[in-house]
Amino acid sequence: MTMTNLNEVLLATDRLTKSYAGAGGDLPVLAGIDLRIHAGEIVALLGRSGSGKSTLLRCLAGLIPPSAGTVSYKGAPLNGSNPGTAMVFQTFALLPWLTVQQNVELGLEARGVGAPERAEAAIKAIDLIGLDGFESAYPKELSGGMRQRVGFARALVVEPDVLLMDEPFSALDVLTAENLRGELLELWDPGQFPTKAIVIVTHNIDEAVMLADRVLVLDSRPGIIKAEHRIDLARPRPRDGKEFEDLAATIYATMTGRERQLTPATPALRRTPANTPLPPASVDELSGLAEILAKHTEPVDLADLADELGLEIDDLLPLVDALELLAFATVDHGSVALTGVGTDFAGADVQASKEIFAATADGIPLVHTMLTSLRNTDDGTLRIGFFRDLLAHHYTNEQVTQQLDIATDWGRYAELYSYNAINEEYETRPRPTDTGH
Ligand SMILES: Nc1ncnc2c1ncn2[C@@H]1O[C@H](COP(=O)(O)OP(=O)(O)OP(=O)(O)O)[C@@H](O)[C@H]1O
Repeated sequence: MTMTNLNEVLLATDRLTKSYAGAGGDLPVLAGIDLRIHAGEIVALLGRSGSGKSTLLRCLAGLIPPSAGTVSYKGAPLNGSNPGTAMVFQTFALLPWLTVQQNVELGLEARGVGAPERAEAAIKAIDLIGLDGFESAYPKELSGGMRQRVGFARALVVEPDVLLMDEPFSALDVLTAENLRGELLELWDPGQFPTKAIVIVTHNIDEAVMLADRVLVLDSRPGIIKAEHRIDLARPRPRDGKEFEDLAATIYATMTGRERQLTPATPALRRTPANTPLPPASVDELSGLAEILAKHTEPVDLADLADELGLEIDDLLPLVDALELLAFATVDHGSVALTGVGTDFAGADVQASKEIFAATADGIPLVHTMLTSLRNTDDGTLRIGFFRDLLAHHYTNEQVTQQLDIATDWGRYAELYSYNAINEEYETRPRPTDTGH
């Protein structure tokens, strides 16, 4: 970080709302976010998949406009892209036909900087980030770690006040990611970074605790900042230190808190397809997780389970949510255990497990709605558009597609209904009672 006034507010959002179009109207992904990014801090944005982290980052960068509210840079509301930020992307986003140096110079070219100054600044950024010697290489000649270094250099060369990073380490192998994180801090801590603040989107809790001064946990439906955790640990922060582990566990608990989602606070809040989205989990994944849980005699700590499976928390939580929704598992104080029916499901052969799954259909709001709608038609068929319209009031188009994909997978598996992709039609089998004599 350069010499800087540590309390200066660089970025601010006021009641920032961002909606995406659904067929039934606009649906807010961010619902009134108030945020301040100060000089001198690293802020991590954490949250489950789909909670709006990338959307918030893009709003801060001015890449997408707010639907309501404002984003400001140094007190001035944005009108287009944010001149005080530069972005590092998960997938590097390099132009393959340009050399390392040409890629790094791109940002300056866009800002109208002349060729000699561009070259000088690019070489400085390339040196800073450990890429010297690679100036004339093409991206395809580089390892993932070196490519992401180019991504860093390209963002840093414009000396943005705030560096915005969207999961910059998640496409890298574990060791490369660890190395790059360490290098980033080695430059940041002594103030060698040509930027005053960093905002990083991540789904990795350890990464957030390792890097950030503040961790903001986002929630969806509505899209709000659900919690803020300050990390006052001195750096470097050893992962096996007690304070590190305690903080990670606290943040973990915030992220896994599911009381609002799956256990309605009052019995009056009936689960509906609108208030209970199906978690993105395939039947194969669910069955696999149930089988693994069946091997444990005691409830399993979710963090340990993620480690055991080599999964990120973001990938594990939807599976656990799904088992809970199906009443195959319960989660208590961050530990998950199979229920009786979950144990039966895990141990059953294919046909029996399909029947167990089908028997839970009433508890799966969207599957239940689809099934009853189909059974209420004369011929047991309905076009997918009917269900799309039904969901469009509560979900964006993308979310509607995802919800129907999951419901199709689950319903097909349980043999409750079939889906014909050619004529885009669901068809249910006759009710068991209708087949009797
Ligand atoms: N251009 C778009 N049009 C419609 N819906 C969108 C669009 N971009 C994102 N969404 C929806 O907005 C929600 C938030 O997406 P976003 O990518 O911001 O979340 P995220 O927390 O970054 O998720 P992930 O960790 O999976 O990247 C998701 O449900 C997504 O489907």
